[in-house]
Amino acid sequence: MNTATIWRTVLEHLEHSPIDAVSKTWLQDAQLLNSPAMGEETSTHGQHSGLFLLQVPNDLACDVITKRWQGILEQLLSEILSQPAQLTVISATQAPPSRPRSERGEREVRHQTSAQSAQQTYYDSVSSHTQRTPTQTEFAYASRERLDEWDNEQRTNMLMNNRLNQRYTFDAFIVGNSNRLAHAASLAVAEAPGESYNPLFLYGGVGLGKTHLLHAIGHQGVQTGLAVLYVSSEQFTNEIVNAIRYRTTEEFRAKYRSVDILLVDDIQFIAGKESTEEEFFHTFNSLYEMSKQIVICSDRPPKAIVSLEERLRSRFEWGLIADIQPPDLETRMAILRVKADLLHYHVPDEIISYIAGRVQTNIRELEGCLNRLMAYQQLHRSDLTLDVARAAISSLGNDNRETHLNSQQIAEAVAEYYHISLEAMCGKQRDKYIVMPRQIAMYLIRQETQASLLEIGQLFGGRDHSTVLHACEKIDRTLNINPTLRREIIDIREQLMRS
Ligand SMILES: Nc1ncnc2c1ncn2[C@@H]1O[C@H](COP(=O)(O)OP(=O)(O)OP(=O)(O)O)[C@@H](O)[C@H]1O
Repeated sequence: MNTATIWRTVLEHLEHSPIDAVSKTWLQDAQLLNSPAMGEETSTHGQHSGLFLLQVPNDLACDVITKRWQGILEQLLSEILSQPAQLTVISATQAPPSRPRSERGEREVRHQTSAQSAQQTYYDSVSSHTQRTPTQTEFAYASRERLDEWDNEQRTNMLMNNRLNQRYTFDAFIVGNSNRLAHAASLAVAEAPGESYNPLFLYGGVGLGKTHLLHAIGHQGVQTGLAVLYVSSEQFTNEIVNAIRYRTTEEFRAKYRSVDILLVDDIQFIAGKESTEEEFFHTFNSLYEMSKQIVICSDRPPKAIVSLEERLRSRFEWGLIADIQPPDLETRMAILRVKADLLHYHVPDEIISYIAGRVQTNIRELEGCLNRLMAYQQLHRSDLTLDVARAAISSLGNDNRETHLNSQQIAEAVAEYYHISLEAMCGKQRDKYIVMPRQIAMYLIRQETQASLLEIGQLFGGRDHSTVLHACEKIDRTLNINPTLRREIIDIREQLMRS
């Protein structure tokens, strides 16, 4: 059997293996050669030496095939040839080998290029594969032995200890305009890791659901049998510090490069930590090159993470960046309702609405209020009334911000944002540059206050309730398809929260 036939047979066997699409293409383009060190292809008895070279298209293919497939390929070769086989994977982009004369009739003529000295260097480098200076990509990988160890032992432990919060699922996540994009992107990533948005970068303020979405992606990955690793950047930093200290960077790399989905929380904290950034850079590259999914969370967009290395920042921007903004009143009420139901705690609508009106920017705090209310009510054994809710929340002192926005404040903020006069916005003028801000103001008032359609109409020149309803619905629809409008509304809301 010549090498071309042997390789075809190997590929046929691999047809039945769960092989990823990229590796498959590389293997189909690969070329099996006899190791030149052994001279002719077969001995006089038609026996192979058992030593082969597999030439793959590029350095990356070389790394991945070596790490993932070399063992399997050697096993297949041994079975096909009924003798032990040893394989060295080489990259076609490194100094290419010249083939023994006897083989030159086969597929390859394109690689017969090197001068003798180059060939010698090449063969030397192949035979001392593990001793030569590693390339950048190779450096980023852990050694094959280490990865195998991980595959066999610690990887299982790591996955078993993967502490994903059971409550943080997609089902328990309430979607509103403020987090719609982040939620949709997370869902897409969970359904097809490594295929849609890679990396996915989620950012937003404190307590707005970033970790919740990370865990939700993780749960789905685990359910489909993938290796998921959730880690805070603090944990990543500690691990790398310890790895350097105890000389266990090989294990560290093996661990991080063996995952299918890497979820990293609070990435902003690695900025300025040189070794951590360096290591994360290599981890990122390795996983990305293997089409493994990376999801990163931060309290700010990549551009705003000062002192983050440029090469990392640009990588964070390769995929999709999705923001999570403070939720509007309706979403806050929906979240409270769901949380109360989960606690089997019956809370009347007016109290839900009261709490949602007081805590506007942090869902963790919103949940905290609900818990406080429950504890307070149980302690005082009282009925759940609005007065009790007021007392519960103010008695615990954490919420003395009378944050109720009123219609007037919102109208003023919108007029100011669009540089138009409040009078014009509330008047009869029908110019486009006035009509749009007016509709936005109506929408925001409807979202953030208890004002009725009629009251809003009165504020805007005595318009009737159907006009207000139409405006609110129009803005609601447009928000989902117009990112500029979405951004503008978020800006206005942020200004209102700040003032
Ligand atoms: N849209 C949502 N639906 C339901 N619960 C939510 C939603 N957003 C946030 N939460 C809840 O709010 C709490 C805080 O969320 P989470 O820890 O994910 O916030 P975070 O953005 O990661 O905050 P931090 O920046 O402090 O890490 C969690 O209990 C989470 O379940």
